[in-house]
Amino acid sequence: MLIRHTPVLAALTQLSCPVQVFPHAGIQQLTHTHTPAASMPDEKMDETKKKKKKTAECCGYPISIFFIVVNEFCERFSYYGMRAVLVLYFRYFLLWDDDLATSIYHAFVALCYLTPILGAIIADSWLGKFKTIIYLSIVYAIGQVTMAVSTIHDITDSNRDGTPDNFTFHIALSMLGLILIALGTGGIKPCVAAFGGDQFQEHQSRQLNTFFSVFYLCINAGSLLSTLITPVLRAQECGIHTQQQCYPLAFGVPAVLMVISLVVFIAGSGMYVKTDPEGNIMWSVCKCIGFAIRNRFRHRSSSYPKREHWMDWADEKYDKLLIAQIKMVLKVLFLYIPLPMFWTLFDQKGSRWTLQATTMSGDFGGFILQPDQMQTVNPILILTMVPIMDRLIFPLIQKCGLNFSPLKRMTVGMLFAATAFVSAALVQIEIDKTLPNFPSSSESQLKVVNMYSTTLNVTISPSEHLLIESYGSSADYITFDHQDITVSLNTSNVITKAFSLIKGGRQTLIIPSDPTVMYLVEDTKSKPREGKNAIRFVNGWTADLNITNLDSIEPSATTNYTLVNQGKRDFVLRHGEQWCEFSRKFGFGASYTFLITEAVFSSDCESIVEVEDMKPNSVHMALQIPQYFLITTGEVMFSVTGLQFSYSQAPKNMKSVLQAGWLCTNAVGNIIVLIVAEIGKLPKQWAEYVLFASLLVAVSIIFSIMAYFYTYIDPAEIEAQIRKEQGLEPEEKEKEKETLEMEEKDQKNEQGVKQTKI
Ligand SMILES: CC(C)C[C@H](NC(=O)[C@@H](N)Cc1ccccc1)C(=O)O
Repeated sequence: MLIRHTPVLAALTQLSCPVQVFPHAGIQQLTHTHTPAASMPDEKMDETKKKKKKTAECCGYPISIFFIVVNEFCERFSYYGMRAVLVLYFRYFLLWDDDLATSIYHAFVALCYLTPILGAIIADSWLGKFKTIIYLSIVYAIGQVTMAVSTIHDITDSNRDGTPDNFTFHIALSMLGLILIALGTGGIKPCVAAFGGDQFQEHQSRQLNTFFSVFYLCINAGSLLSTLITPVLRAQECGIHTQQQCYPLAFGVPAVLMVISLVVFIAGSGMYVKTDPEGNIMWSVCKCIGFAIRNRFRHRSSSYPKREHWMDWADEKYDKLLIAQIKMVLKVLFLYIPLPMFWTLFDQKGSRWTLQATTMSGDFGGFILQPDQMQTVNPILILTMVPIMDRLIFPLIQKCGLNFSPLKRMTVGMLFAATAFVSAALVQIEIDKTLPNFPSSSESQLKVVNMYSTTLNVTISPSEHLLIESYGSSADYITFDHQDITVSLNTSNVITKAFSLIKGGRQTLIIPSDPTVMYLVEDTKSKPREGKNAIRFVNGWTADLNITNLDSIEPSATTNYTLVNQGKRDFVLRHGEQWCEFSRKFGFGASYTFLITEAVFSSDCESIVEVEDMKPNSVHMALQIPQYFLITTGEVMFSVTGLQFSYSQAPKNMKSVLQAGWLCTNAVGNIIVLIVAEIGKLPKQWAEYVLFASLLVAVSIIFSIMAYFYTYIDPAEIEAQIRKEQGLEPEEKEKEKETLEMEEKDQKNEQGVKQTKI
């Protein structure tokens, strides 16, 4: 047997399924070596022999794909694990604001889906898929390690206060890490899927389709586990001098997984079918297209007979086979034009839908779901739906005699994504009913809190009259369409004071025990982020107070808002020897002002009064499940099918290029999200969802028309046909001849070795 018996293969051969070796499978990687082996110089022959491999099979599948799917699992764990904590790292380690953090995050994601072009060019034109995956995986692993190192705050924390002293160092290192990661993850992405496809032979087309589904399952299993695990690692505390959130662990584990991914891929190297690159194919493609355009222009006069396709104008100079291959690729790339719109909607799961979840309640009884954890519903659904679709739905549709072709599936996938956004809009309408009535940009809102010892008559010019009891507040915010107000209090003598309110803001007027010093504080005018609760205290006690996790608070003063998570929270209030514990259970997304009374210690904190500035979220996060279900159904139909389609419709030497083109549609989709987020602000969120849904419906109609005119091809058959027309030997024959010759040479060599041993 010619196959090398690695320990892993030996283990695999112990499996219950029969392992077969197909000698003819090695033919594939000789596809592009047109020089007959017999006429090759010895050196070249050895080189080719090294690449020649015969495929071992298990249950009809090449064993080599085991290494490829495990590699993909680890790589996706690494990528999504790092991505899960990236925004938090920007926000709370590098201390960037929300806008900068989200912009850099989306720019990074877009870069990750642009670099596949580079990877595909390197693979198809220069190194071949195998070497490209190895080299770029090394770059990727270095990037992950660089990123993990950049998160060690102790490196620059010379004063040991827990925060880095040299932010430039951390920013530079993390940006370098991210660039390397984007280069690595994007570069290998089109190669791994296409390399997996290359392992299959012609008689394994059914297994090839299953492979793409299993490949997709591995992506989602890896991403699911990592998005659950890395946030937990981040929440740990670690450090050399001071204990901080453990970003090095949260980024370090993905780095380790990337190294494992590389090791697994290399472990399988003895078993892969490796197709050689055909020289600089991309350069030839560009030159050929350029020539066709120039030649067409030169012959623009109507006296020249028309040609069937504009690429046929390259006929004079370029090989028919190359022209045919370019036509195949261009046809598919043209079909890709409307596809970014799907990703524009799809990628809003991580942004708009997560923000929507922050205005909802995640209390599922037995467990609490954080808004950003809602995203894990997507990989969970993928893991259940891909097998159901593959084994049940698609075969059932086929049995009903319906022709559910790949392009039809993709169109239906788009329509599912559009309905997901309609569902999101309906949920948004429900949420909007429960949201506070925030001021418009020209309005101002005011609430009044009375910390005075008796009930007060408050007049706000010109026409608001309020009666507020001691340690009470006005029922709700009063909205003004002007900013200048005068407040009069009817105490033993009338106290009058003028204020200027913030345009578009919400404020509270605090009337302390000495009403003459009444003052305004600014309130939150949006739901607290991440479903947290914003709380603050007003000190009605006669002296300074210490409250756990808050600064000391002077008499009559108000603390800034502090964000607290959902659940029961305890606060210890202390003044000298006196103390009491204040406990409160919080929901999601509320805001409170707690009024500390004079009787705080004598009542054991029981007298603290709660003023609800913003109601907790009442619409349940479970209502988002239908939209997740719809978008994931859309993803299975669109994305898994698109992956298979891009592979099957590409000529052999341009498979990675088409995979990259497919991934590029995702990059463009992400860029559209970035642009829309910056410029297209509709006043109502639900209207934006409906707009996106309508756009996708329009795009899917255009796509279905384009798909109607698309004829599915078998690139291998077309290539064989052209070879025949050109009088070239059919590829298979040529390859078989080469294989036989090499096997003969192998045998001779083996005999030679035996004789030498004897
Ligand atoms: C969509 C990508 C181009 C393809 C694929 N992504 C997925 O399969 C997503 N379902 C994974 C995911 C996981 C967690 C949260 C959101 C999405 C990929 O990454 O290759």
